[in-house]
Amino acid sequence: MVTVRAPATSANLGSGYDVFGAALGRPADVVRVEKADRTTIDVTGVGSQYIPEDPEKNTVGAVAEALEAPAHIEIDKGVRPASGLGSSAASAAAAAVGLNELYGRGLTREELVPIAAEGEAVVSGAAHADNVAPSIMGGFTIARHDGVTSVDASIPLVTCLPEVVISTRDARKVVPETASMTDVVEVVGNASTLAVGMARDDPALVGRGMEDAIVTPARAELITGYAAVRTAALEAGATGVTISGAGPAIIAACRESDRRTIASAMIDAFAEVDVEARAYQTRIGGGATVFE
Ligand SMILES: Nc1ncnc2c1ncn2[C@@H]1O[C@H](COP(=O)(O)OP(=O)(O)OP(=O)(O)O)[C@@H](O)[C@H]1O
Ligand SMILES: N[C@@H](CCO)C(=O)O
Repeated sequence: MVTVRAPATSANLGSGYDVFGAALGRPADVVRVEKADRTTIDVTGVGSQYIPEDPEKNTVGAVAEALEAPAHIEIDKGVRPASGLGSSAASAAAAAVGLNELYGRGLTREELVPIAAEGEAVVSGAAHADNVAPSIMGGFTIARHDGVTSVDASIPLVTCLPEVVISTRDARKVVPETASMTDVVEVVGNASTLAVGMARDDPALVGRGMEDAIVTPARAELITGYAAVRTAALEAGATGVTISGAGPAIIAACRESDRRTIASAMIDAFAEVDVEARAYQTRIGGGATVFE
């Protein structure tokens, strides 16, 4: 048996739709894999009642299939599903790392990324790798069709998760099909600023680079209170605020000393619009960890 802890992640970071991702210090999924003749799945933990145990419908089933590694897979969910915190990806990432170890497949962490992304295709219809890449490799990641570049940043963060559910599949339906050249030029500038900020571990640059005028405004409409929560976080000292993944979680980059104030401000702003929320005070952290 192999046990793997794989962290929650935040994809997009505003300007890097389907490309940027960051591993979060917390929360995380824990997945145990044991060799078997056919794949079976047990799910416990946060939101487990909403997660299918059918291998055709669970992200880990697609991973076991892609690695030709049938197993009994136990998933202990720490990351709530449909959160914007890479819940489906955390399980897929843990399964990819665990099954690679269990069956001695010898694949590198980077080679496991497209395999874990097959799990994402099961739930959202697209094998986007921007959550599984940081969950497997840790740090800040840039996932392209031809591979992943990663940086060991440790930017302090607050993620605020409201008690509402948005599925990635639905949130992808509102993404505009086209963008103006003005918006594209701006997003290139923002994304480049964010990437340099990660390389320098500079929360001010990362926050500035989170701005996005293409995908985020369309998705913000789906999150009750988004504008007020964003303003509250910025006033409390956040260097940048945007939607985490497909939402509804909202992520703020900041200095460590401001995390507590920002977390309270975000929870209070959601409460003003009658939405309960919880906040994680965290930072960019490491990738999946194996326990024998
Ligand atoms: N192992 C799994 N863990 C979590 N959700 C799963 C899993 N397998 C299948 N699902 C399904 O995937 C959906 C949640 O995935 P979705 O991509 O919508 O949310 P998320 O991973 O939290 O968000 P995001 O990718 O925006 O960060 C739910 O419908 C859930 O039932
Ligand atoms: N890049 C993906 C991440 C969410 O799974 C999206 O925004 O749809």
